[in-house]
Amino acid sequence: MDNQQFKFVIIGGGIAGVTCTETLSQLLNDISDFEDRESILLVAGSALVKTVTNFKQVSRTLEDFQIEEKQPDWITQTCPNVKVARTEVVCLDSAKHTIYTSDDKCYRYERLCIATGASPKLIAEKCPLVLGIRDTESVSVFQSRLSGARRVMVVGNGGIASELVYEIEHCGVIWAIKDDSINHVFLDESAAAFMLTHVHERKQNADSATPSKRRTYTLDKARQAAVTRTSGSALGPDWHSGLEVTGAEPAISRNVHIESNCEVQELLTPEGVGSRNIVVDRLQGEEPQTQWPAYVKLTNGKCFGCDLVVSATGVTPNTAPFVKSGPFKVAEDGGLLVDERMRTNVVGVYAAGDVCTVNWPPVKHWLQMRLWSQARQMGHYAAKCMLADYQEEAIEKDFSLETFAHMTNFFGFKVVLIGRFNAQGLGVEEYELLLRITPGKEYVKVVLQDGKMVGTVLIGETDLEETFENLIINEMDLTDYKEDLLDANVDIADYFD
Ligand SMILES: Cc1cc2nc3c(=O)[nH]c(=O)nc-3n(C[C@H](O)[C@H](O)[C@H](O)COP(=O)(O)OP(=O)(O)OC[C@H]3O[C@@H](n4cnc5c(N)ncnc54)[C@H](O)[C@@H]3O)c2cc1C
Ligand SMILES: NC(=O)C1=CN([C@@H]2O[C@H](COP(=O)(O)OP(=O)(O)OC[C@H]3O[C@@H](n4cnc5c(N)ncnc54)[C@H](OP(=O)(O)O)[C@@H]3O)[C@@H](O)[C@H]2O)C=CC1
Repeated sequence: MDNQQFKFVIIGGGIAGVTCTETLSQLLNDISDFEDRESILLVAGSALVKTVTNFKQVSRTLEDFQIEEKQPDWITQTCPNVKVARTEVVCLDSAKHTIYTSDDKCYRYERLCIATGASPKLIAEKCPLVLGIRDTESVSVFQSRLSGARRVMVVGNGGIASELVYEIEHCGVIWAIKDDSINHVFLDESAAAFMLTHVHERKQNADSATPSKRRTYTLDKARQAAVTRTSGSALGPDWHSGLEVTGAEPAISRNVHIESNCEVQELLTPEGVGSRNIVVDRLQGEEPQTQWPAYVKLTNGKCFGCDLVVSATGVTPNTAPFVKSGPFKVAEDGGLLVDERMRTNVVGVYAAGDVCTVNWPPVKHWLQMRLWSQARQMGHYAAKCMLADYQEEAIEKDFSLETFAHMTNFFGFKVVLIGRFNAQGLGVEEYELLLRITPGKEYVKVVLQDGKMVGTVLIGETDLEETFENLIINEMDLTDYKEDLLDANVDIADYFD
């Protein structure tokens, strides 16, 4: 068995792993007396790797970039001090500082960064009618199954479910959510109420929409068929743009039915429904005798038929090869716990992106969410930490990890979330909310704690993100300005200039 040695090994060809690799490569190049520059190995289990292009800092914390998928060897061209192993890590011997791969090779490392991402956490594993969405392959399967479907059940109330429900056309959609209101992961009840009518509206034509500042995702369709052993890297922003997300009912433009406060109790076959005399609920206009390949019994007592179920119910970090062979501390959500220098509890092993869970003292304006931007920021910071530890130097935490900032799009609206946008971690007595809502146009929410802004939700073209971001970061006392803060007649940017 080969036993090559590298100073730095990074596992994972997603945005966290690739950013970590590129940053390390750059940092080593910048050190004129570094004796062994050719000492970075990227182990990429997927056929394609992700890279960030056209990166722009929109404001102090909001970023704008595009994502491209490339062949792993591309990185050796742009970063000549990097070697790439296109294989999957199956085991780690932390005592020997060695990883073992599926092609019977092993590699020794001095510092290792695990950036293996996460996989969909499905409501039912191994059920062919239940699909998850993560990578290009899973999207292809979903598209082809949807093309023959009359009705799909979408389960989950976060990012993927919200995007899918808005995108699916020519197919009935039943959206089963655990909560009172839609998109609970990102929006509170008032913001969800603002969005609700737009769930049922016809999707805006992407071509006619205002050009958006948000980051975009470029999918090389010619490479979609690439075969991978491990699941590929997670899709990213605008993954659905340009993709056909249409079912088999041309007569239906949009038909979304929401079932709230429920979970899936049981998945049933037509035979199961018949033999147990289960009463099947019908949607308006549905023929009494309609037969479905699957039936879903919900905890609210209702039972609906559908052609397929999309389980958009969150992710589980990909830690299996490591936790089975090393004494890793793992968080409740399954992520590898990392300290403020992105170190796991195992000597010489770091983690970044979706695979890790931060174990930091609370940061006033920041919280972890498994997002593209945080995967990039953590990959970048992990590289700096690995090198700083190697050189026994101190390092400051990245500014980007001090203030949460997310720019996305839901139900046709630009959505900007900054700081503790939903007062996360604050007791009900501890904060005050200011709201300005113009139905169909904009929704502005400010979270104040002790007179200072600690978070904001901005929906629509509000143009307030930069000003509010500054007010959050600068921790300005706004007690005397509260009345004017959301007054549409006050030019707030000018006010605080
Ligand atoms: C459908 C969808 C839409 C999304 N939309 C958005 C959005 O709009 N905005 C946003 O901010 N975020 C979005 N996200 C989340 C975002 O894509 C992820 O948070 C981010 O991509 C995580 O990056 P990562 O590098 O940590 O993990 P991943 O992208 O999952 O990459 C992990 C890599 O590790 C490899 N790997 C795994 N195990 C091994 C192994 N044993 N050996 C070798 N390699 C291995 C995998 O093949 C993969 O290439 C979306 C996610 C999905 C699924
Ligand atoms: N525009 C964006 O920013 C997007 C971001 N993403 C990211 O991609 C990742 C995957 O997305 P997604 O799968 O939507 O994950 P999310 O974490 O966004 O949402 C998962 C949702 O499923 C719910 N849920 C969990 N288990 C069950 C269950 N057994 N039955 C019913 N509901 C359940 C969760 O509720 P609870 O929270 O109560 O557990 C939550 O509402 C996330 O990290 C997400 O942030 C994805 C798409 C778009």
